[in-house]
Amino acid sequence: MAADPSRSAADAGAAAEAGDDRLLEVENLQTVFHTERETIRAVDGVSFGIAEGETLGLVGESGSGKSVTARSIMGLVDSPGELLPDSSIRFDGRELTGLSEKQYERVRGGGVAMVFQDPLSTLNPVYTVGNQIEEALSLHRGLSGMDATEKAIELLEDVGIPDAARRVSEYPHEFSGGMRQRAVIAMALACDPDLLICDEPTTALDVTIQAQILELLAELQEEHGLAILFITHDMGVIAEVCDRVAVMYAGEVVEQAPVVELFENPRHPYTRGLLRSIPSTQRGAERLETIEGEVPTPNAPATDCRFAPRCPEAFDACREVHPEAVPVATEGVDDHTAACLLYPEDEPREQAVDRHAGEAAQPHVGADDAGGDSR
Ligand SMILES: Nc1ncnc2c1ncn2[C@@H]1O[C@H](COP(=O)(O)OP(=O)(O)OP(=O)(O)O)[C@@H](O)[C@H]1O
Ligand code: NI
Repeated sequence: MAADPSRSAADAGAAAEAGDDRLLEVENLQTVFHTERETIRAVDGVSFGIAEGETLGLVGESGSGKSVTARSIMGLVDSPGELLPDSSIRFDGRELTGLSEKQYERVRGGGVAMVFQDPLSTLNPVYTVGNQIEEALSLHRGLSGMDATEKAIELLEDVGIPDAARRVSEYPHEFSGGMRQRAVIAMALACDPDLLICDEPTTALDVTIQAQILELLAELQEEHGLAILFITHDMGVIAEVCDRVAVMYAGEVVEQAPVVELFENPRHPYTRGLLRSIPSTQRGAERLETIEGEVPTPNAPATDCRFAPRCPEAFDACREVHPEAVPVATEGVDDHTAACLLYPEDEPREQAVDRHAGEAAQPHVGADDAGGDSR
């Protein structure tokens, strides 16, 4: 597909759908939490896809909605949270939204597994590591007795735990942090998943162990053909593990691109800010740049660019028009989009703004909105 920046966002969507080999397809995901005072729009219209065997990185500052996105896919949003009706999550061609808890359990035990930041939140302290893996094997593969134990040992070996035959009967507290996370990964593999969701799996670990776990994930991915959704706020980790990247800000995906393209040609001012804040050994002692300000917690549908208050390139329209994802590809790259009024770059600014505002050119500001709370 040629990269033609004059195409509309809708065309780009249709093109993406044409290559319909996506294992996971998230479309217009909206996950809200009802509190007494307000409705928090934690995930607000997020769309992305992951192909078989692919790693998609989901990156953004704290509070941008990464974990809620992951939990939504896993069917783990409980009240006061809910997915709004337009949301769609298709896995292996099957719509997951609206499944019963029982049906979802089967999805979690089969196709999709998740690894969290803190292995102790997954492991039960009163059972041996082996018991817990065997439990998963019994539930999801119908193995029991010696078969389950043997398989559990094999899985522990697969994830690089030395002396697995002995360690299978140890308790989680007898494992180091890195070994615990390996055990959790073994538990996830017990379900023989096609998609592994990793939510900051290495954030709590020291740098050496972190590198080992990332390496392990890459090996397992190759062996098992796993697709991975990798959540982190660390652009350095993104560079190491991902094929494609989606950048989240305040509940929205603001930029999406293949990883090399994103690093070489970041288009959204927020992505540029994140990239400037990567610690680099070359820059050593230099002060790390951070983006000033905080991620807002959205409580109403967006009528503006949520990043505008922190954006060095914001202009008047950014406070009045909600940006849509538009193609921003460079030559030879056809799946790079950014939701920013600066684009398409080759259009006169007014025309670009109109495009984001929609053909109907609704009055985004003025009398109608005077009473509304747009933030
Ligand atoms: N159970 C809940 N009730 C109310 N609000 C929630 C709930 N869970 C999450 N939120 C809100 O949703 C927003 C997104 O949270 P989320 O945990 O997805 O962020 P994140 O990008 O994963 O951040 P971090 O990098 O800190 O993990 C936050 O404003 C958070 O306060
Ligand atoms: Ni999180």
